[in-house]
Amino acid sequence: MATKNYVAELNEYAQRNRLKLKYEYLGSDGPDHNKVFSQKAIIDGKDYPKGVGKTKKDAKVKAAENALRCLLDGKCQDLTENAAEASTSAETDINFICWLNEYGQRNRLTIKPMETTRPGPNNAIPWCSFMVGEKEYPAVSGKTAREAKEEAAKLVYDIINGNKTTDEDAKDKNVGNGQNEMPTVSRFTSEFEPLEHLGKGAFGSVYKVKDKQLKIEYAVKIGCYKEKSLREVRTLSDLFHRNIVRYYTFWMQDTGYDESCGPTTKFLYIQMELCAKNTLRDWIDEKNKESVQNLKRREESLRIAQEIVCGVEYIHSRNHIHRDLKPANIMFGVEGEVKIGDFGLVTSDDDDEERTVCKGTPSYMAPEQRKYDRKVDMFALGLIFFELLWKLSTGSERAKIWPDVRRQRFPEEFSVTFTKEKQIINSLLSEKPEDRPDASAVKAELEEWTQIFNSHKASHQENQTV
Ligand SMILES: Nc1ncnc2c1ncn2[C@@H]1O[C@H](COP(=O)(O)OP(=O)(O)OP(=O)(O)O)[C@@H](O)[C@H]1O
Repeated sequence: MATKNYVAELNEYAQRNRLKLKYEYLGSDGPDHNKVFSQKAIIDGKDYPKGVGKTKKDAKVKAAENALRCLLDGKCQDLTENAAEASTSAETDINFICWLNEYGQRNRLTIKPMETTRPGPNNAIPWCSFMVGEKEYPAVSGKTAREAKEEAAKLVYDIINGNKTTDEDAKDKNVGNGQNEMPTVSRFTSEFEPLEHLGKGAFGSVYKVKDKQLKIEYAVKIGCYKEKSLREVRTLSDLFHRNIVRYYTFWMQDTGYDESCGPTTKFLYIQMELCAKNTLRDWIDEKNKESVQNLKRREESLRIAQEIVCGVEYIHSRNHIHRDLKPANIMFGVEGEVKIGDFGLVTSDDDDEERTVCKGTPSYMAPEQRKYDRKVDMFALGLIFFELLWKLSTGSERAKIWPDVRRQRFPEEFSVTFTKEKQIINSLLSEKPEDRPDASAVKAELEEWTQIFNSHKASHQENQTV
């Protein structure tokens, strides 16, 4: 039986009446073999009753149908009443996680589950707590991660609806495993052997560690938890690319490691891929110590620039802006491949409020940084590419040349030696962001130029050996 195309019908309705229509995915529920998905239509900022279905598509069709019923038949009341009835008649049927997500949407609060494990007598026990906006609710454990999450959401539901007070639940709870007191063992020291302090940034410290069971080395970044520090975690968990530092997991703890935060603050631990100790900053500094500009540096610079641009192209394709690209934030993996790191200033491409705030490292910052978009990363890329190629022997030489380069004025010898590279860098440093090429265009240009450069080099070497 053909189902009516409610999605198309609602689209037409919105277009005819000049209404802004979007759908919001509300999550899934149920065991893997019997999952249901929820979506809702939002028209001109107003939420319509959610649609539930066996697939995301079914849920969308149902959401469109519900919205049309509200708009055309005035049956919105019935739908909401039915939903309310269903939820009061069988509280056990409430999907507390969905409820909490909806609560967050209604009240414009971010809902973040914080899943972790704590060591138990025999094995690790899953725990979960929810951050609702700025407020953290107590953690709850369960037999499985899913159960811990559901119980944690239920606890938030009970507290918000006055069924339980925050006081009586102020202590983290164990569910389903019969333990009421858990020893506070640091997950960091119980799971990892700290090997080396790698460095300290604005957020906190980074340690080289070894997973005690897997015998694999990782980097763990530890800092004081702030709403903003989750930005880095959120972004990293959305990115999976050869040229971006790989993220594994994060957790919160009451205790730090060689660190201190405010008395009430928690610590955030981010487990990442371990990169080489030397950053691109060190690579450039080493090259600058060599006596002459050489062909090898140019060749390697082209490879590195290409890999950075690949990473940036991917970051932009996921609608993020890095905003703090600089050699110190670019690392190398085990095969020498480029790894872009430090996403502490990352922002979303459509977060206007966030993007109007002035952020970044001053000497790599684009002129229009007050109202900017992803092209700020392209400006920084232009400066990095210049620095990769051009030997700046001393700090004073750098201080003299840098402001000129930022204004597209290059040393004469640079323009003569690196004609093609200069053309690319020049476009990246355009004052107007709209004049700067995007990452895909630069990637294509660099690929083409590298091929020409390598074939010139090969024929040059052949002539020399004849
Ligand atoms: N995944 C990693 N592998 C190896 N070293 C790392 C890793 N992540 C960070 N580091 C090193 O740890 C140090 C601190 O890094 P972090 O990203 O916290 O700060 P930063 O980039 O130095 O400063 P800021 O965050 O203030 O810009 C740096 O020296 C960096 O090279």
